[in-house]
Amino acid sequence: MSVSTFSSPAPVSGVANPPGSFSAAIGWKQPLRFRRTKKPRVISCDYSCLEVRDVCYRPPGTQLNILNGVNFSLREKSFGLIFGKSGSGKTTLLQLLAGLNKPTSGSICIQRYEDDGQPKAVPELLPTEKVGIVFQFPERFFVADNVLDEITFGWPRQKGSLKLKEHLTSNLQRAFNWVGLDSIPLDKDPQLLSGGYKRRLALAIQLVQTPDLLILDEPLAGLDWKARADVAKLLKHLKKELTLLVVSHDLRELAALVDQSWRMETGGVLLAERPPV
Ligand SMILES: Nc1ncnc2c1ncn2[C@@H]1O[C@H](COP(=O)(O)OP(=O)(O)OP(=O)(O)O)[C@@H](O)[C@H]1O
Repeated sequence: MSVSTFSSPAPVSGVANPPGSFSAAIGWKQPLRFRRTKKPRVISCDYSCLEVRDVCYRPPGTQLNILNGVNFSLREKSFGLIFGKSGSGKTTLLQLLAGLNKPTSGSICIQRYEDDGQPKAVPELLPTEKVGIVFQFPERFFVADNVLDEITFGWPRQKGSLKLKEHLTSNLQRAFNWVGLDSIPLDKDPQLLSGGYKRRLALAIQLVQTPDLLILDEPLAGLDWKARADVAKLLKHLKKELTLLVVSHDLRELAALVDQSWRMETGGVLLAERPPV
C-alpha cells in the first residue's frame, strides 16, 4: 500500500551483543547492530487508497445483512475513524478488512493514484498479510509470562529460519522504539504493566509484522485519562508511518487526529460524517 521513500535499518553482524539487547535476550550467536543503508531516496508523489466498494455482509446461515452497501476510501498514512451505535456493525466491518471473514458481496481493494488523482492501473485486492488488527481489550488475550515471549509468540521455532528471525528482531526493535517500550525490561510480566503500556505492547506485537494498514477496535476503552492521552499521542505519531483505521466511542480524544470519519448507522450503513464533538 505504501511506497518506500526511505532506506530502512539493516542488521549487521560482527559486534558484541550489548546487554539487554534483543539479540542478547533471544540468545543468538550472531549479534545484531543497526545502521542505515546508503540506498538513494526515491521521491514519489503517487499514493494509494484503501477502497471499500458496496460491501455487504450476511453471516452464514442467517437472513439478515449486518453490513449494507458499505463504501469508503482512506488514503495511505491517514487516520480514519468509524463511530456509531453499539451493534451497528463496526466490528463486523473491521473483521472483513482484516480478512477474518469474507464479504458476501462487494470488494476491498487498494487503488494506486497518480499525483494528479488519476487512478493508476487496476485496483488490487487488499493483501490481508499487510493488515494488522488490535482487538478491544487486547491485554485479555496475552498468553506469556514475560514481555519478550508475548511479543515473539508465534515466531518460527525451526532452526533454519535465522534470516526470518533476524528480520523480525530488526522489526521488533523498531516497533518498541515507535511505541516507547524501550525502557520496559523484556522479562517483565505483561500483566504487571500499566493499562497504557499493555496497549503499547499490543500495538508493538502488530507493528513487528510491518502492516501498511493498522485497524484498532476501541483503543482507548478502559484506560484512565493519562493513559488515554498517551495512547492518543502515540497514534498521532504512528499515523506518520502507516494507515490507521479506528473504531471508537472516544471521539473527544481522537478528534484532533482524524483525517476522515464515518458514522455507522443501525443496519450497517456507513455515512461520511464528522465526529460530533
Ligand atoms: N455471526 C453473527 N451472526 C449473527 N449476528 C451477528 C454475528 N456477528 C455479529 N452479529 C450481530 O451483528 C450486529 C453488529 O455487531 P458488531 O459487533 O459488528 O457491532 P458494533 O457496532 O461493533 O458494536 P459494539 O460497538 O457494541 O462493539 C450485532 O447485532 C451482532 O449481534
